Amino acid sequence: MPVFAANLTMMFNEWSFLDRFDAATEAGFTAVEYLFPYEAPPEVIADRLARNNLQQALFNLPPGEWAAGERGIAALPGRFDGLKADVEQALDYAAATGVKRLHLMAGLADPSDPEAASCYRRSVAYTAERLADKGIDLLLEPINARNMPGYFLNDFGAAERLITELGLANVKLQFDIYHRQIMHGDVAMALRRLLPITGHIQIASVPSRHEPDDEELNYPYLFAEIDRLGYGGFVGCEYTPRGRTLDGLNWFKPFARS
Ligand SMILES: O=C(O)C(=O)[C@H](O)CO
Ligand SMILES: [Mg+2]
Repeated sequence: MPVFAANLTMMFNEWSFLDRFDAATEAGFTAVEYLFPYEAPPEVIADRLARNNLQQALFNLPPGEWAAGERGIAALPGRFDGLKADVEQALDYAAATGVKRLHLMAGLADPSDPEAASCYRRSVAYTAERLADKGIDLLLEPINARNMPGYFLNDFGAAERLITELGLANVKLQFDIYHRQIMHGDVAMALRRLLPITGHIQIASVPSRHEPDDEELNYPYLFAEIDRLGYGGFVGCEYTPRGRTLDGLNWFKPFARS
């Protein structure tokens, strides 16, 4: 049975960020993920996790100036010193939360630009090495161009090639099924092929990015396939509820902690 992580950036928005940990637990989740923890002190987040007996499945390393439109800095020339500081900040939060995987966003850059490609490779290799010291996986996530125009890592093949070429045991794919379907389709076959290099899975309906219970993907089939393949990681629920979060959790009832 997949272990689902509530994405607290997108779900449970009826509560303040810190209260979302309690609300997700009440709803039966045993794990959480979110984009960024950095506005709350690490010990405060650690306390919310501990008091709810929740596992921290994933969060992102700092993404640069998000409010100014940045979506990561790993592929941006001249930002390597900033990236090094970001890695240390993320590691402080990792130590407090016990998270075992972090997502590094690439940034907005032309994937065919050799300078961007070389910056990205250097950033990924450096970050992977720092995280390996702490037993943490580094995740790379291809993101579709409709949601994030101009994003550097916009192709599953490019992610697979880099992961394979680097050959670093802790660099893995963040397989967001929503992005996969929009970018390439062929979800089940891709899961079968890429599972050995996959460190985290995320889900949402396509095309609306709502609950995984409608629209063009057959999630009950995909959940069974993920189990059949022996996936032992988390499945992040990275979707915007159609209405109130709790009203949209019927799909989750068979998997909820009682
Ligand atoms: O956008 C997504 O799908 C993600 O998982 C990210 O973490 C991007 O911020
Ligand atoms: Mg995602």
